[in-house]
Amino acid sequence: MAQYSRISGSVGLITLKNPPVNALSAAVRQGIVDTVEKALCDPQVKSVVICGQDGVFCGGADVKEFEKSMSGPPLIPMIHSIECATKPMVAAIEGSALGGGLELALGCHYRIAHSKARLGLPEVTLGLLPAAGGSQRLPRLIGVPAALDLITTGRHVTAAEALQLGIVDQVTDHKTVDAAVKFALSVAGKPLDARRISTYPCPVVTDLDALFEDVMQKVRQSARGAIAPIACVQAVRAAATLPYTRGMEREKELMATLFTSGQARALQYNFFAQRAVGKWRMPSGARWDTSTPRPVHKVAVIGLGTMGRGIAVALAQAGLPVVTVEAQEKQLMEAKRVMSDMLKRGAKRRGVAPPLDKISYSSNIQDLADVDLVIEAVFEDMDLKKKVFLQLSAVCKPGTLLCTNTSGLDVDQLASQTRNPELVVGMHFFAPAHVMKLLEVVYGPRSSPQAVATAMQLGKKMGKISVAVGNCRGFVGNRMLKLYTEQASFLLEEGATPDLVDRAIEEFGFPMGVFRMSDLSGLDIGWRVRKEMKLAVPGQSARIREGRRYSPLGDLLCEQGRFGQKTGRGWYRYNKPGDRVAHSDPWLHHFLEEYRAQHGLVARRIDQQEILERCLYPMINEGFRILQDGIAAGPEDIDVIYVFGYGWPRHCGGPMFYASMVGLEKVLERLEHYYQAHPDVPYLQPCSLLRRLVAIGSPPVQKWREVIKNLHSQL
Ligand SMILES: CC/C=C\CC(=O)SCCNC(=O)CCNC(=O)[C@H](O)C(C)(C)COP(=O)(O)OP(=O)(O)OC[C@H]1O[C@@H](n2cnc3c(N)ncnc32)[C@H](O)[C@@H]1OP(=O)(O)O
Repeated sequence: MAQYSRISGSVGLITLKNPPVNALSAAVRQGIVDTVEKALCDPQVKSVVICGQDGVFCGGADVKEFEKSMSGPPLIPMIHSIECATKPMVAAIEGSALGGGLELALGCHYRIAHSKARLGLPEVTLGLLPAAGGSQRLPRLIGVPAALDLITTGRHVTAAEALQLGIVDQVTDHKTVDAAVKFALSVAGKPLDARRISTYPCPVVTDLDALFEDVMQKVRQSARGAIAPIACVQAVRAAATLPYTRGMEREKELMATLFTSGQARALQYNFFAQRAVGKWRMPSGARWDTSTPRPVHKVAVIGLGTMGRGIAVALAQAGLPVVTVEAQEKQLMEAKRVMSDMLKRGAKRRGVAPPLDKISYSSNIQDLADVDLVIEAVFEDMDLKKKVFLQLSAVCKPGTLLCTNTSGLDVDQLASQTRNPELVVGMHFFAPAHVMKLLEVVYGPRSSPQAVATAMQLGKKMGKISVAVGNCRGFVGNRMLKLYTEQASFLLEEGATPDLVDRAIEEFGFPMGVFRMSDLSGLDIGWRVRKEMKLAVPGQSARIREGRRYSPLGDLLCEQGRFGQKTGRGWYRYNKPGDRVAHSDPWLHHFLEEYRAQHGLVARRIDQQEILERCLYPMINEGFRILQDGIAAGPEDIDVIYVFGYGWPRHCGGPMFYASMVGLEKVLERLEHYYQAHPDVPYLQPCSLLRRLVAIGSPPVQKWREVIKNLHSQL
């Protein structure tokens, strides 16, 4: 809806009303058409201000409407009629002007923004392009290079940057609507021809071909198979080379292809999935909206290795006072130096002062007596962590929340060391912790809803996308990842090479293949865990362990000191230890040949399709088991974890969405096929939830929660 009123005698005020973000639903578009007509017909009105209610201008097109058939007035003619209006139209931008919201503002003759407003054309992140004239007007207004940057990345700019770029005409710290009305009064009656952006010639670019070739190359590289960024470049090229009306035709043509694409569906699903995970629920019935977080004024991090440092920096950057504790004096001093540098670099990037004074450093655990929440980030060793939890339980004031940063250890075992197990949760950060967006908040059987709510809220404050998950080995992310890496090793045994497997994975859209990733994180980490579990036994190369297929390849490499990048050798060869450029290693190929010969394995040709199915489908199958076990509340949780923590290509939605796109029947059939071929790999056996979904006709991913709920209620 849009509301119309007249203020200051001669200014028509149009207010968009569609909480929470005033998205341009059919009703809002109709409201705009009607109120603009009213304002233009009102002889008392000399100029018009368009604003949004409740401090938000407009969050763009209503994404929920994209799945339905189009109704209501279309955006393009609506914006065109605003631009053609004979009275000055002024956009009063507070909060956000995004996508169609900014396109609406670009149709206005003037734009006044509040200093805290954010503007952008984020359509590319939804698999689309700014197709309500944005791709044609923005380059005409701010030039081709700046428009390319904004449109291909979808990044939001601050009001200050928008002013500098020329997107807005004025920035105010005061009431935006008042400033816009004052401005509207000052421009009433002035000629408007020079204010209609669609009539501007596109600013000339010297060597246009070179610019577009360069941008296209960069976009192709970073897009990793996503089609929208490429269409965005093509649309801006049309703005730079064609008259406005022909450019609009090209924009429409490109949008038509994107709009119905699977990638757009995946990205839009992911947009809503990110929001859905904030509405967490536990199997006990506890939920985000019925659980009140405890206040957290002061936080502690114990253990200043790589993870602890990143966590403490992220906390300080979120404005929280942090006490850090590291028992080893030398490590403490080194951490202080490194963390100060991290804070300075981050502050420089963000143009703020480094929050150095937020962090205090200590080697004495007694200094944690008055904190509200502790994040333990010591070495990933259960006995050590248990000892720390025992100490924390004695030192911290009653009611302190005790969190463990672990990538998969049993949170409940740690809780059992404390007086208040209900105040213990896992907070699984991803390295580097001050950069990576994902946080798994792990609740054990005794964690209270309040503890979960507090950790989720803290994650949000730190700018993380937090997902609440149940307690099991590896939680969600690493539990699934284990099967992916194991299958990749099996493929090597059967005839593949690390290069072949990684190429297939990277072409699928992961930033890094499984073996390159393993070299980066260090092969020794998994080796230590397997040794602890008595799975890896030095000198042994048996391929069946604990009654199932096992690949000792990783262990054998570790026995040779090949830990990956840090030792200059791993699945690949590096020019020197610490180098990042992976080279195919003839030694490794020879080693694989010898290994196969020793075990009587005959190498066969393995194609890309099989690599993807073998690596991804077992993960997906485990995802179904995770849903069935109630470890994740819905497929959205798994997909968000994989997109933000493991590099799953966002334009493929996440593993569970991908499965629904491929077709559950096909996933089931391939798993059955691979299980038959490898009966010694029990996890290839299709999960009963997958079978159930196929049996009821493979409902869309948005309906799976209902099926799972019914399944649980039957148990
Ligand atoms: C011809 C095509 C023309 C134009 C194409 C487009 O315009 S595509 C849409 C482009 N716009 C965007 O991508 C903006 C998306 N929204 C956001 O980035 C944020 O929501 C925003 C506006 C910055 C506000 O952030 P905040 O953190 O305050 O709120 P939150 O993200 O949690 O959103 C609140 C609820 O609003 C829903 N929502 C947000 N934007 C839209 C939208 N464009 N369409 C529909 N719904 C939207 C969001 O899902 C939340 O819903 P809830 O049920 O409360 O979870």
